[in-house]
Amino acid sequence: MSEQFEFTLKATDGNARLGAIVMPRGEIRTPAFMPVGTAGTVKAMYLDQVRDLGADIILGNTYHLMLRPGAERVARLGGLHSLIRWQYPILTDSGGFQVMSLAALRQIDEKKGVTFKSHIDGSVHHMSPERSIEIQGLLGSDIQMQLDECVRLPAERAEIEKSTDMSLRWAERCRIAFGDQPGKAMFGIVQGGDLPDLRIRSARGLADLDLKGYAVGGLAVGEPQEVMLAMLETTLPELPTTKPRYLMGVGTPDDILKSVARGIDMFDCVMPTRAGRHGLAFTRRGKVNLRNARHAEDLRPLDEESNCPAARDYSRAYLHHLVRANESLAGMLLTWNNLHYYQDLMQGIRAAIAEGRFTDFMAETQESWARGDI
Ligand SMILES: CNc1nc2cc3c(=O)[nH]c(N)nc3c(CC[C@H]3O[C@@H](OC)[C@H](OC)[C@@H]3OC)c2[nH]1
Repeated sequence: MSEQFEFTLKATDGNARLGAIVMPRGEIRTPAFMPVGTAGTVKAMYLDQVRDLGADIILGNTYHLMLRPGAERVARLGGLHSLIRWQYPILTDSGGFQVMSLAALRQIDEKKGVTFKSHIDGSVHHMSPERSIEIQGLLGSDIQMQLDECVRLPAERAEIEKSTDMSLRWAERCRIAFGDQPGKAMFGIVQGGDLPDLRIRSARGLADLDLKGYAVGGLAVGEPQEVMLAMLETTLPELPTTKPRYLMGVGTPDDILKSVARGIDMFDCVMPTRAGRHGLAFTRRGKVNLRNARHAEDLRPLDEESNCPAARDYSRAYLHHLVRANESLAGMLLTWNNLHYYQDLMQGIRAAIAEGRFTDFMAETQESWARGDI
């Protein structure tokens, strides 16, 4: 394995960027969509399929994996890559976000970090910035995220400021704990809520740490899309153009297009996988809710022109039946369709930027959704 982590900017089209991250375990073509593999699996998919759809990297979730099967156990079993049989890069979140959204009894102390009770068995856990980096190392993660606090919006300025400054100090502690691991990376996470001056303070503070990559956090937590986009326009100019930018938890296809247009390189979202398990299909002509009775006798496939068998070879009538019957195959086929749609969109975005026609691509894609489900 080579000892490198190298981001190359290959082309720009306005603020949209075409790039690649070369790591020992493989290359990540950007803009990239990273399927969420929370508990060591991209739900309802075989990882060979996920790879075949064009995913260069998947996500693992520190919070879930530290609780079950346990970080030390994963290390004893040879690390996450060999356990789940994914040989390419894995990015793991630090766990802070899930602690705040899933765990019971949560306390935050700047020195000690977060103390919480497992939502699985009620056991008490402590996660400091240093422990989060240690856990991500035990998992074998290639791109590790700093421990941070993601403030839920709306929030008072004082709360956002206190939390943002603490996350900045935690970034420094994570950088020290991560040390120098050639071929791996630790990303900082910009916070600052919906306050431009705090976003700038956070981004500049992280840029001073000269990290290998920067995530924009604290967004996609229920704020309107225009607030999210405004925070990108405030934050991104403060980050180095030579490092990848990762917008956490985003998003819908429309979110992704508009965020690429503002300079984001990496995305993760449960949308395609979670929606697939709930009967929702993403297509070139917009979203199709297969639970709806109007599909009961519609023999058309989701998209006769798609090269994904789940979109091309199965009738909506059959998908509707599977969804209504709550059959496992419903989630399998619709997750397959949705991840194919997302990776196909990313491939289209990358090609459009390479050819200097991203604005047209974005408009054409949005128009095709608007035509709706004929
Ligand atoms: C949905 N909206 C959304 N906004 C977010 C903001 C933050 C943030 O400020 N800090 C951190 N640390 N994480 C965030 C996250 C979680 C992403 C993870 O959540 C997991 O998906 C559910 C996945 O874990 C495999 C992913 O890993 C990076 C966010 N998600």
